[in-house]
Amino acid sequence: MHNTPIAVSVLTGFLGAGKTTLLNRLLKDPALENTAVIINEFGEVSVDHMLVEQASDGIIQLADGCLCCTVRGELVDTLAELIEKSQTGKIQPLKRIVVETTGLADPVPVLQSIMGDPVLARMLRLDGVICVVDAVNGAATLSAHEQAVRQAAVADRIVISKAELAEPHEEASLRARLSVINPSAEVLDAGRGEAGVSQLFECGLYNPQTKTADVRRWLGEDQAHNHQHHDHHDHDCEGHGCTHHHHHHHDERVKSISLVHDKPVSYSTVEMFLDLLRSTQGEHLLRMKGVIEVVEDMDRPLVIHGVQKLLHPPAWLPEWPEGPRGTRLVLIGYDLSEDYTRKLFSAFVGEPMIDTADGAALSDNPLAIAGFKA
Ligand SMILES: Nc1nc2c(ncn2[C@@H]2O[C@H](COP(=O)(O)OP(=O)(O)OP(=O)(O)O)[C@@H](O)[C@H]2O)c(=O)[nH]1
Repeated sequence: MHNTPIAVSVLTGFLGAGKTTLLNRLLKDPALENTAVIINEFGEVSVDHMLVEQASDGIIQLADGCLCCTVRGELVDTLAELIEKSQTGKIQPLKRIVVETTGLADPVPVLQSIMGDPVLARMLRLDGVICVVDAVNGAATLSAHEQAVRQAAVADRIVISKAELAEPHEEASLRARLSVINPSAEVLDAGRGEAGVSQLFECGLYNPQTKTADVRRWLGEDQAHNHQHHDHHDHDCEGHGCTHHHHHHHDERVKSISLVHDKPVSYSTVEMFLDLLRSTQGEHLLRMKGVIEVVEDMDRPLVIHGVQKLLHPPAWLPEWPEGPRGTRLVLIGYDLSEDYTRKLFSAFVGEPMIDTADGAALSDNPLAIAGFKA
């Protein structure tokens, strides 16, 4: 039996941001048939209004034909149960699962559940993370809650809700702030009809419909390029009572680092670099994605996708897409040491910076890195 992996989208966003409203609208699109929704409820959050009645197996058929269930134990168990039922014909065959996290949740453990389980990793492919940010309360929420910043930081797409209720300058300054927290995410306005199925889904690397991979889009390189001249505190809020003395403590702890090297590297170099990076900075790595040109197989890119210390089993794309080759990694971190990470990368790819040991010395003794602060 050929099992095409089921696409998984994670829908996150703070309490009341508008996740369920967005999802209800999306589920009306026929393109989302054969989708199951998992609502990741925790005790303190009221049961979602979608769950009007409780079925014995916890799976509810919604009016539009989609399935809905809540996480009763571990998310991994709920995912495994859904896959099993889909494969054995107990429920309709699933093409997609949307996991709606609770507003208070850190999305990183949710991503770990999807990517980290060796069996699930073969059955599922993480399509993308969608984060809803409320235009009215978003800025205050980002300032008050670390989880809200982490939710925006790991997203592939950010959806602004309630923009029609916000002053235009509020939305503009929120957008400027989001582009610093997450320079590579595409930001879409739900009210302007920008947040439809085609914009929010299939943001993964490989699109099974077109059978092509779009590395630039996956890595958000166009977005990041557009934002690179933004200065952290210099967003346009003059004349609106903004003092420029923002206390964006949580924002400042998020960092998106892009590592580029234009020559192929050996597989063992890649392994050692990733091992060291994960063992020293793993706690601080929210998400890592990228492609690598490996000396041993230069016809295909090696795909790297990870969350914290966890790396999705390395995968190869069938061939290089158009455009530049080499290594392109995007790391999103929380309290990640940029200096250390860049030095480690330079040492391994053979471009040691001044006062930095080379890769061989580092693999013997990682503490040999100048300025080591892990
Ligand atoms: N005006 C306006 N209201 C919205 C919009 N999106 C959501 N809302 C309202 O905001 C409230 C919260 O929306 P939900 O979709 O329940 O938010 P949620 O993120 O699922 O909330 P939790 O599950 O509690 O975390 C509801 O009253 C919605 O009707 C929007 O774009 N514009």
